[in-house]
Amino acid sequence: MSEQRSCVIIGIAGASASGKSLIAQTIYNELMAELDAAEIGVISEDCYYRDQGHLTMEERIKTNYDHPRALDHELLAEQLRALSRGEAVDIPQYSYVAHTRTSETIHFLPKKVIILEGILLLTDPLLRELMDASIFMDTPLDICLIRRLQRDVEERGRSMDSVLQQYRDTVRPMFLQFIEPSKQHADIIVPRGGRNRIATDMIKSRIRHLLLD
Ligand SMILES: Nc1ncnc2c1ncn2[C@@H]1O[C@H](COP(=O)(O)OP(=O)(O)O)[C@@H](O)[C@H]1O
Ligand SMILES: O=c1ccn([C@@H]2O[C@H](COP(=O)(O)O)[C@@H](O)[C@H]2O)c(=O)[nH]1
Repeated sequence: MSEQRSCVIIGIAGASASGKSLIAQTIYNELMAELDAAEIGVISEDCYYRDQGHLTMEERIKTNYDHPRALDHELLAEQLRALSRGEAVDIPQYSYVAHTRTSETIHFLPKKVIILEGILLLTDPLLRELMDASIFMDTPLDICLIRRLQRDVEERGRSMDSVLQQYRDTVRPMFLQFIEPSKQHADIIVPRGGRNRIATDMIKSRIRHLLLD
């Protein structure tokens, strides 16, 4: 039997650079205008990459970041349950440059609406159980690769060669093995990426409806 929930949790999954953060941020910004700003928040699955402080940089670079074992989904599920019970949590912070957690955490207060976004969220039954609605961003992989290449070089301190090698070695194979099949668990499949206006409005309507339940 599932626990009683005091907040609405929406899960957004899909390939890396498929537009998960963009749509999550858009929904957040637009609903913030209706709800109190303190009543809605976004949590990224990336915060739950495992700490790799005990590994050398050479070893960290070899980690497969697109396999479910790279993420501490147990901690994520535990923190979501705590938030649902009305308790605050300390969310770990992750550095894509150092490939490990930072020493900081973010103190996150309970909200009425939590938008959760991340590549592997729908692969995990523990997490699916906690979601009130699930979304899969179905952006073509070639578009995702172009966007990831640009973003990782500009924002995540990466070289073009390292992004392309990682894409061939792990990102694409893990997408095909884990992420793409997890689409079957989504309630809504969003084509074309983070600027799909009709999909964004539908998700907002669903959230409003869930808030009235
Ligand atoms: N529909 C779109 N058109 C143009 N650029 C986009 C679109 N969706 C996302 N982007 C850009 O692509 C990059 C990856 O998007 P992001 O939302 O961060 O993906 P994800 O969170 O799925 O990894 C970002 O730089 C973002 O601004
Ligand atoms: O140290 C790291 C941690 C993660 N990654 C890559 O990040 C993406 C997931 O983040 P998105 O924001 O959804 O793109 C995943 O594909 C990992 O490969 C990394 O490169 N290094």
